[in-house]
This record gives sequence, C-alpha cells and structure tokens, in this order.
Amino acid sequence: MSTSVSLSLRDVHLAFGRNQVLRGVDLDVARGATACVIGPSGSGKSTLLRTVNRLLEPDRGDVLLDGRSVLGDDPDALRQRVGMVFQQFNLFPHMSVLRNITLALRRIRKLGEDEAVAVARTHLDRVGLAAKADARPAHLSGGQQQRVAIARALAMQPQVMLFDEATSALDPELVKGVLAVLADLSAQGMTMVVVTHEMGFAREVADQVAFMDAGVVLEAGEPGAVFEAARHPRLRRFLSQVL
Ligand SMILES: Nc1ncnc2c1ncn2[C@@H]1O[C@H](COP(=O)(O)OP(=O)(O)OP(=O)(O)O)[C@@H](O)[C@H]1O
Repeated sequence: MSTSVSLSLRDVHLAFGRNQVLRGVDLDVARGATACVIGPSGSGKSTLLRTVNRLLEPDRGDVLLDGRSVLGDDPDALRQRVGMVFQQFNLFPHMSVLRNITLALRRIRKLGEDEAVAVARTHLDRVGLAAKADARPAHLSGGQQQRVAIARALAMQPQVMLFDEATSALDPELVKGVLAVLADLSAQGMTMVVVTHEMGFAREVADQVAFMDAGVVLEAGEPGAVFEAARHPRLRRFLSQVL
C-alpha cells in the first residue's frame, strides 16, 4: 500500500444554483484514520466526498492532503491519490473482472500487461475474489461486484479512500462481506472517509464519526462520544431514528 496522508476540509461551501448544499464544512482526518460521515438524506454527505477528489469544485474553502491544498492540482493526478467507491459499482459490464482492474493500471499507471495482471490478482486476492478473475461482473453478486470495485480502486495505490454509501445498494446478507473489507483496510492504516448508514460499522471501526446536517459538520468526535453522549439535539434526534 502507498503511504496514507491526512485530509482536511476547511470552510467548504458549495451551491447547486440557489441550493446552498455545503455551508462551511470543516473536517480533519488524521493520517491512517477512518472517519465515518453520518447524517440525514440530503444533508450534503455525497457532495462533501465529491469535493475531495474534485468531482465537484467548492465555491469557497479549501481541501488539503497532508496540509497542502489540492484545489490547483490536475484532477486526474489527484484522482490517482484519492480513490473513490460508489453505491453503484460502476464496473465495465463487457470486461472480465481482471480486465476491469488492469485497464487503469495500464492506461494511467502505465504498467505493462504482465505487471498489471499481477497487481490486479494481488488486489483481487486481498478482497477474497482471486477465483473470479475471469468472470464477467454480471455473474457476480452485488457484494462481490463491490469488492471488485474496491480492489480496482486499491490497485491504483491511493493515499486516501472515499466510500459513498458503498453497501446501500446491497442485499442485507451481502453487506457484511463488504464491510469486512473496509474494516480490514482501516486496520491496515488507510486514510478513509466512509459515508454510511451502517451505524454498527461506524461505532466499531471509525476513529471519528462526523454528523452532517444541512451542509455543515454539526458534531464530530470519537464513536463513543457521538453515539453515547451526543451534545447536539439534532444529532440526538437523528440517532433516535436510526438506532
Ligand atoms: N449534481 C447535482 N446537481 C444539483 N443538485 C444536486 C446535485 N447533487 C446533489 N444535489 C443536491 O444536493 C443536496 C445534497 O445532496 P447529497 O447527495 O450530497 O446528500 P446526501 O447527504 O449524500 O444524501 P443521501 O444520504 O440521500 O445520499 C440535495 O438537495 C441534492 O438534491
């Protein structure tokens, strides 16, 4: 794994037209730490993630990796450093699992075919899918497809990983396997931001839980402090609805 970096968002604002979605987001994720972002639908969680790898540009504020702003960086170079996994797995349906992973290794990391295949197999093994290298995505379960998407992102040797509701599209029995991969990655010291509705995962795996409401991080802290001793009434109300 390449070295993880710290991540900071400073007073990030973003509007879609007149809809002011981010209203001054501050978040600090230490190197190697896992932050889980929780909060009501529409509070801006996905939008926040997308500002980190510049799928969206903030109107104001800053995004920093290891203390350095990334807002002037080449987006393609930045996206090699910041891997992202989406709710829908976004695999190429007409390619084998292996090819889905080697494609970017060859085109972006410029690896030769043999090395790309070797790297891809290593990462497939890491997510427990070495035996599925030659399968088409459609022949895999949703949970397996999501693990391929994770392997594909990890193969690029990111320094930060973003997960946008990575288990929300999965049948309940498939969620566990994907969360186990995330927990493993967290334990290995990857810097991660995980937008999730899985409160059990947040409680057990996160170093920090950040509660977003109406475009700001209203409260953040260690899981025990957030789940057991929430200060803000809006967070207490949210938790009473989801726990
Ligand atoms: N590309 C876009 N164009 C216009 N509006 C958008 C766009 N993306 C998100 N929004 C709006 O931004 C607001 C926040 O959306 P966002 O997806 O960030 O919320 P969320 O907290 O991730 O919600 P959920 O938990 O339901 O996924 C919503 O009002 C949404 O309609």
